[in-house]
Amino acid sequence: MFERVDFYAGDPILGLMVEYANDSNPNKVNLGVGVYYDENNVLPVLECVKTAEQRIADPISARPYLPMEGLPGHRKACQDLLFGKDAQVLQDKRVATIATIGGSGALKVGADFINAWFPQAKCYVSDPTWGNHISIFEGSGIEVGKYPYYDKATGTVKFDELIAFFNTLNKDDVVLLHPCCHNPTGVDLTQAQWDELLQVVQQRELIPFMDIAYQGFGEDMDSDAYAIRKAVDMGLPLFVSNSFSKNLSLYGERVGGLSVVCPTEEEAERVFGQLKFTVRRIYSSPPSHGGRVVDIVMNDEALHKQWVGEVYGMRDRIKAMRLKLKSVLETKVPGRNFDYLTTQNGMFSFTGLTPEQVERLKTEFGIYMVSNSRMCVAGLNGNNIDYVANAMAEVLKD
Ligand SMILES: Cc1[nH+]cc(COP(=O)(O)O)c(/C=N/[C@@H](CC(=O)O)C(=O)O)c1O
Repeated sequence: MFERVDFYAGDPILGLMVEYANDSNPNKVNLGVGVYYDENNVLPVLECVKTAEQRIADPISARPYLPMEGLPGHRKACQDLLFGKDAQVLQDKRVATIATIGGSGALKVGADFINAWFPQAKCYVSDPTWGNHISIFEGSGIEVGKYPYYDKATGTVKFDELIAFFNTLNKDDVVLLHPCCHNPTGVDLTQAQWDELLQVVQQRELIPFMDIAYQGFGEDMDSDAYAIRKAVDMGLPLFVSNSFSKNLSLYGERVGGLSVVCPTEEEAERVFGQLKFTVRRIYSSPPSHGGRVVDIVMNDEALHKQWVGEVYGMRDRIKAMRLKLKSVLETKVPGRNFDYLTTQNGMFSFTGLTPEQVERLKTEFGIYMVSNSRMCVAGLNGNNIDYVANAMAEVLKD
């Protein structure tokens, strides 16, 4: 009966977590999955989250179904973070926002909505991009193409090629964009490049879909949302998927959001209703616990302030690891340019190691990176950084 079903080859990122967990090497280092570990290699529970959890636990309360769109406070948290508190677009009620099962759930609901209401649309993702972007949109029945993005030779964006490619696209084609902290390259557009790119998006009447999963890990909460707010200022229709997995360290609680910026309040009402219907027919409603944590942390002024400080602490530790690794590698591998480690932004660094070198790091040293050479810098700390640098220097001799 099910012999027709293919065996699942596994996920290039999540599969690494299993391999790492089963690796008995006492020196193993996890630089694979995009998860933030602190200086003691521990996945942190943020202080602001601990306070929220205490409020949820005492007194313990019932767990009714949430509305399809999630808690109002969770949705407000997404809107304030993405568009800015009291932003005019929010006052005009032109943004339809739902709470979702992580950023992944937001992408899925958005893709199903687009396939339902823009059935001719193709979706174009950066080359390279987070692999699940392609799987999610193809899973929704949308044809996925790639736009030129990362220039391996220079470690920068192929911006002229990117602009030229966007000028060949058709009305209502979707372009999936990373507003900051590009996954997997860490290479971001400048604000001037965003201005130019969004002009082309407007001229070609494309649908920008911005996936922001690392807000606060780049520069700061507002700068990291520059592309989002610029698109709003230009009056563009806009999809935004956001994730609280990383910046609230709530990976397993599956908390995120999907926002759709519409030209009018009436159109936002229409979209909001269809987003709810799309949720209903995929998973009915989002989980309550994570939504309550988001609501409490983001809407309590003191906790929100504490949260921002904790995110910037994670950001700054990652930046410190970038600087340290760069300086150590420069001494161990003279003549090779490691500037990418400090010009790239956010949690990931695209090291440029060959698949064979990445494999050697894993098999000989127990160091796990994604096969495309993406390294999660947040897995580095003072105890393992010299070991990682020595191992990288060793495999780079090939
Ligand atoms: C760009 C991007 N968007 C969305 C997500 C999904 O986030 P969530 O809210 O947990 O559903 C991730 C997760 N990325 C890391 C983990 C993964 O692959 O699922 C990663 O790239 O390692 C992203 O890197």
